Parts: sequence; structure tokens; C-alpha cells
Amino acid sequence: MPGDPLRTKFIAETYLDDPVQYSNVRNMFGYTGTYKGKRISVQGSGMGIPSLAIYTTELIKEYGVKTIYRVGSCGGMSPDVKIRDVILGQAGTTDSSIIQNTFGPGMYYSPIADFGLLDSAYHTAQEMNIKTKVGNIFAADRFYNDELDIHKLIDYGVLATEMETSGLYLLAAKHHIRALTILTVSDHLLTGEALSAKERETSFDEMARLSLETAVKNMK
Ligand SMILES: O=P(O)(O)O[C@H]1O[C@H](CO)[C@@H](O)[C@H]1O
Ligand SMILES: O=c1cc[nH]c(=O)[nH]1
Repeated sequence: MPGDPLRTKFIAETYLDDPVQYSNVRNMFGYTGTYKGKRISVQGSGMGIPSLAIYTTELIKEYGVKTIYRVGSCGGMSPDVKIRDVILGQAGTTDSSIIQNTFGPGMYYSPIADFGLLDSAYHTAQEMNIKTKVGNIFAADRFYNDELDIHKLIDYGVLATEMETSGLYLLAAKHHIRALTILTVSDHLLTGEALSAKERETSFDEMARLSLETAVKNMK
């Protein structure tokens, strides 16, 4: 589940055999095909938790989806994270209201990855010679936010920022399904470095292949 519908199309057309586009509503493409003989769908989520929550809820409730891998871009925050690194989201921090809307004030639920998928992706990456970092991901409610204290989050161990992981992990817990976020660092908030469009394509290749390999290994 990439955020970007064009990455969805690219992954389906590049890696799946016989991809069939089952949806183009709002240009949020969805495809089903096979990878190494196993049926897999690639569905765009759009940007941010509100958009992802619509697609995730419908996939679960109307299509019986039991496992979701988010494959996204992210901004590096920690100095330990470099451009092009692949990150496995162990947990999701957020300034989105979704946690409070779910549990009410005073309860700070921690959305986390499915450990089986996390463990499998970590070891699959090693077999594929892909280096990964594992840790806490900050799902920002706003892409542009000059009021955010990123240094405090970095100090508390947050590796990178994107806009969906906490919502995905919360909804996975709510509906008793498995979820894992796999990210590629496309830019860095401390250094201002950013990948060119061409470089994005190559580094996203590792993330896409890792998610598909992990998916086929973990089919029930
Ligand atoms: O590359 P995707 O998966 O869209 O993810 C990141 O990119 C978008 C912001 O540019 C947000 O959706 C963020 O989470
Ligand atoms: O959400 C995102 C995605 C990439 N880079 C960022 O800084 N934020």
C-alpha cells in the first residue's frame, strides 16, 4: 500500500505478473496480480491518516484483507538515518487525533507493527543484502509544520517522518489484522538532502522487492 497512486501503478506493472486494475476511483489505483505465483494486490492509500483510513477500512471490511504492507517515502530525522536507507517501522508516534478519538483523553495507546512481519522483513532484507534500520516512525498530521519540535522527537529516538504509519497500525489492531510499514528515506530534515526523481526510482526498488518477498513468505 503506497501513498502515491503512481508508485502503486509502477509496482504493479513492474513486479506483478498479469496485473489487473480493479479500481481507478479518484485516480487512487488498485491492482491485483501475482508475484512468484501468489495473488497480491497493490492499492494506493493517498496522503495522510484520513485518506489511508478509508482505503484500509474498505480493504479489511469489504475485501477481507488480512495483511497490509505500507511502502512509502519518508523524511529522515535521526542523524543515524541516511538518504536511501530502508526503514522498518517498529512503532508509530503521531500528532494525529486518531488515538484520542479512539480511546478518549488520557490514554496514550502505542500503535506497533506486527512482530512476525517485522521479524520476517528484517531477516528477508538480510538475505537480499538490503540494509535496514528499525525503529519509531513519526506520522505527521501536517507535511508543512514549522511549529513542530523535531529535535525533541529525534532525542527520543524517532528515526523518520511520514504521514500514515500510526493510523495503519492502530486500524490493524482494531480489526485484528497484520500490518508493517517499510519506508525509503527520500529526504533528510536535518541536512536538507533529497533524492532526485531518478534516484527515488532505484532506491524504491529495494523497498518494493522487500515488501513483496516478505508478503509471499508470510501468506497464510
Ligand atoms: O510516499 P508516500 O507513501 O506517499 O508517503 C509519504 O509521502 C507523502 C508526503 O509527501 C505522505 O503520504 C508521506 O507519508
Ligand atoms: O511525509 C513526508 C515524506 C517525505 N519526507 C517528509 O519530510 N515527510
